[in-house]
Amino acid sequence: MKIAVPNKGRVYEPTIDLLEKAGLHVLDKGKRKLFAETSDPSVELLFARTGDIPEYIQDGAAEVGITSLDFIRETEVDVEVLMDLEYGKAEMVLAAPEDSEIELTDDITDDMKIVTEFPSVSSNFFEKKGVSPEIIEVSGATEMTPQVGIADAIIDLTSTGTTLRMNRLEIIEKVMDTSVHLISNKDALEDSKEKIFEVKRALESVIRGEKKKYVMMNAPKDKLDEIKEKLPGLSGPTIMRVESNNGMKAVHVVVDESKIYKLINDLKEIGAQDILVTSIDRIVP
Ligand SMILES: Nc1ncnc2c1ncn2[C@@H]1O[C@H](COP(=O)(O)OP(=O)(O)OP(=O)(O)O)[C@@H](O)[C@H]1O
Ligand SMILES: O=P(O)(O)OC[C@H]1O[C@H](OP(=O)(O)OP(=O)(O)O)[C@H](O)[C@@H]1O
Ligand SMILES: [Mg+2]
Repeated sequence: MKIAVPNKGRVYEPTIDLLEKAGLHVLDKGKRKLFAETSDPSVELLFARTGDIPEYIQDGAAEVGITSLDFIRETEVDVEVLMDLEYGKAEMVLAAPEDSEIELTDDITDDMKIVTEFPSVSSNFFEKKGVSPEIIEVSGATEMTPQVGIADAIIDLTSTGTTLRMNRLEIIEKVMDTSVHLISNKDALEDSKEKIFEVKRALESVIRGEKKKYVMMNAPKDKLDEIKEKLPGLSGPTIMRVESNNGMKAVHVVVDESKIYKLINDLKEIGAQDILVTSIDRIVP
């Protein structure tokens, strides 16, 4: 089975990271290679431009692909979107010069020019708004086009907002949220269902693991109930004997990474000792 993955750009490294963590080690990942083997002899990687991957999957060049939702929507492909991989997060926005008359999407008129790398998503956006400005496609540096007078507004991706600010542009409206997704060819989903779901399960387990921490501590026996009340746990805490200290129990639990900060303080206050927090590579329920 082939998985199409980005060959460069900002989602290349996190994608390779994810595959590695999922146990699909990439063998001989020399630059500028089209294919790479993985530690699973039945899985091969096909490196392609992030924006080309949706079409590769639709046409069956690879059974499974990892690419961003913006390109999946832009190419309007007929593929199965299997899961949100939750990285490469950004917003696609309509933005206009800070000093322009455009304050709302309603201020956009048919005689205006919109520059974007996403003409199809942009047309659909304006169609829903009942307006049809001229859409001009570029392949990068969208944010500078209003300054050179070829755009009244732009539709582009942003995450930190730095590029928009640097070019004195303000967000008028969000067009869509985007992040990297796992997609598959529709026929392949029937023919190689098992294998595709095996890959999906592996990736899912990494994403699940990233949201959790494994916490270990020693707890005085008489504080156990109080401590247990603080611990949600994946399936309740595991309590073990501490050989060297009869008055203590070892408590192990999996908790939400977002709750760690407060939890550690609470546990300490109740009397837990020797608290260890470690990350989790994968969770397979
Ligand atoms: N500012 C951003 N923050 C987060 N994710 C982003 C941002 N800009 C783009 N992305 C995501 O990364 C994807 C690919 O972007 P990127 O520009 O790095 O790759 P590329 O376009 O394939 O490479 P290149 O920059 O060489 O054209 C986009 O489709 C988008 O989903
Ligand atoms: O909100 P910000 O954090 O400033 O990010 C926004 C910028 O990031 C992307 O470009 P990228 O860095 O991928 O460069 P590229 O245009 O060369 O692809 C996007 O096209 C914006 O220009
Ligand atoms: Mg780019």
